[in-house]
Amino acid sequence: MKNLKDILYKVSINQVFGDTNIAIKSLVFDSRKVEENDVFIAQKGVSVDGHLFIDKAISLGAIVIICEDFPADKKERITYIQVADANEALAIMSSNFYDNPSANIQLVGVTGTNGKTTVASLLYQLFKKAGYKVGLLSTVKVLVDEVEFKATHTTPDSVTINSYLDQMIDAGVEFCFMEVSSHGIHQKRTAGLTFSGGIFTNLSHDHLDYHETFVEYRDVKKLFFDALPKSAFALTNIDDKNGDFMLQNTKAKKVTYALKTLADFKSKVLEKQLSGTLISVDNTEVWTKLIGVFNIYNLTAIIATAELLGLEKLEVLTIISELESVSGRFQYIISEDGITAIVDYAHTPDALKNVLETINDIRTGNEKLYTVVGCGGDRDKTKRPKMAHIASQLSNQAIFTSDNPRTENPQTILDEMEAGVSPENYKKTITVLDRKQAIKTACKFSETGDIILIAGKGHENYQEIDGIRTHFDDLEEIEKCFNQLKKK
Ligand SMILES: CC(=O)N[C@H]1[C@@H](OP(=O)(O)OP(=O)(O)OC[C@H]2O[C@@H](n3ccc(=O)[nH]c3=O)[C@H](O)[C@@H]2O)O[C@H](CO)[C@@H](O)[C@@H]1O[C@H](C)C(=O)N[C@@H](C)C(=O)N[C@H](CCC(=O)O)C(=O)O
Ligand SMILES: Nc1ncnc2c1ncn2[C@@H]1O[C@H](COP(=O)(O)OP(=O)(O)OP(=O)(O)O)[C@@H](O)[C@H]1O
Ligand SMILES: N[C@H](CCC[C@H](N)C(=O)O)C(=O)O
Ligand SMILES: [Mg+2]
Repeated sequence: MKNLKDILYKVSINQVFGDTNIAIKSLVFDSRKVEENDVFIAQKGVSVDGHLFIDKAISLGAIVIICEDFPADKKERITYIQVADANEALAIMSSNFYDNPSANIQLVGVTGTNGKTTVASLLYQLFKKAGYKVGLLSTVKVLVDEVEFKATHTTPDSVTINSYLDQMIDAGVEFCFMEVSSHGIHQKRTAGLTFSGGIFTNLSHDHLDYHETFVEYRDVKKLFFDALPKSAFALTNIDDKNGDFMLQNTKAKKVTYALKTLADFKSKVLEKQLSGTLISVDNTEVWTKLIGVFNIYNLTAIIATAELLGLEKLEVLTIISELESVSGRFQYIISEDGITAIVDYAHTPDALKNVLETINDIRTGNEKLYTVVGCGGDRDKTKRPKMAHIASQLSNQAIFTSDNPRTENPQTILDEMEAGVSPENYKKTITVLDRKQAIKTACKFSETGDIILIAGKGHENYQEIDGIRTHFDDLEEIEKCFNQLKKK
């Protein structure tokens, strides 16, 4: 049990009704999960207003209500606290509840449209190899040093974040790398955390369903850097159009990285192959297993971060060559007949373009490139025609298919994708609604030397149709197809 008064430290409170010097059990923002002696925080959500569940929470045992608007009828023996922003209050209370774990760990946040998981996961790998205990909060998984937990979000809610950080402190973790999504920033999931550093990867089109305009999306990302303390570093990709903008109002130490522009940390691509890339960092040649210029941006961010956190340059450059690509990010297998299949999580126009350009760069002869791709349902619809155009323009054959239609009609999503295909590319596209069949089709079309890109799902091991998730794994599916080819 904790004392409510201690947990309210630094929360911006408008009005209090009732006693604050009381013992409470835990912080809960979902009325369905409330138990005896809990604090219920009413959040104004995207689909429903948490204030509607205040009485339900009390009936289940909540003794404190944190809300933005007081209910008309207040119950006796219940403490009601009116705050300016319930999301922010929840985040600050979560930090207090767990004794501010972020202040006792070197916490680095990674934000940007693409590359967050890659950068955070590679930093985890690098610091592990350097001998430290490390934490990771990512889209793919959560790691408390070597103990793995399932990830539910890219950036979890503030109670979950602080609870993991608390476990990391108990496990002796010194560095934690976390992804900071735009939803996370907007919903104040990371408010009140003490960051040692922030990294900006890049900004391009995504989530224009949630954020109304690109400018709003960009400004939300910037808020993360605005909030960094003076003691932190703010590392930005200065080659990106918005790299400079992100750091405009930060109090943190500004540091830049780039491949093209003059920057504090700079790398150069020397040689590209399917097995890896040769780069030059400060006149030292380094071989990396990672593929694609975009990944060299990620690596440069990692090298800079490691140095900013005190690691020796030589040690960092040695470890770089040992880093493995992250699951579902440019993961490839080659069939016995010499067909290459690449599974990649490219689910934005920019990521898809980068991956296809990378493949086209590495291609040597007349081999054909088949791209299997879909777009998520109940997500940014304006990505659909753009991604279809890119896939058809940059491949020999694009096979449009389903990628988590969620509650939408899968055919409607495909129609919206097809609308983006230019007439000269019509002949290069087909649609196969069922993803399994689409992968099979790509496999049937392919001959020795050809390349199949399966984009959009990466590490995901499910397909969500009509709101129901069933097991589905792109890598497993293509392996099955390759095995069948073997039998023939
Ligand atoms: C769109 C979005 O971000 N939604 C998040 C949001 O839910 P919401 O606002 O829809 O919640 P709501 O259903 O309106 O409910 C409002 C409040 O009432 C409460 N409630 C609701 C019902 C009830 O019976 N009792 C009750 O108390 C809810 O707990 C909530 O506090 O707040 C919830 C609690 O924190 C999140 O779990 C939920 O994430 C949903 C599941 C989600 O899919 N989010 C995705 C879009 C997301 O956040 N993605 C980003 C990554 C994006 C990227 O790729 O960059 C991420 O960080 O994961
Ligand atoms: N620096 C980068 N610039 C552009 N594209 C990238 C970059 N890094 C990775 N990608 C592409 O974006 C895809 C997703 O990468 P990653 O999972 O690292 O991004 P993310 O920002 O974590 O995505 P999410 O928003 O879903 O969490 C990769 O599979 C690759 O195609
Ligand atoms: N973090 C992204 C993941 C998209 C992955 C794609 N497979 C889809 O389901 O749309 C989102 O929630 O928008
Ligand atoms: Mg991610």
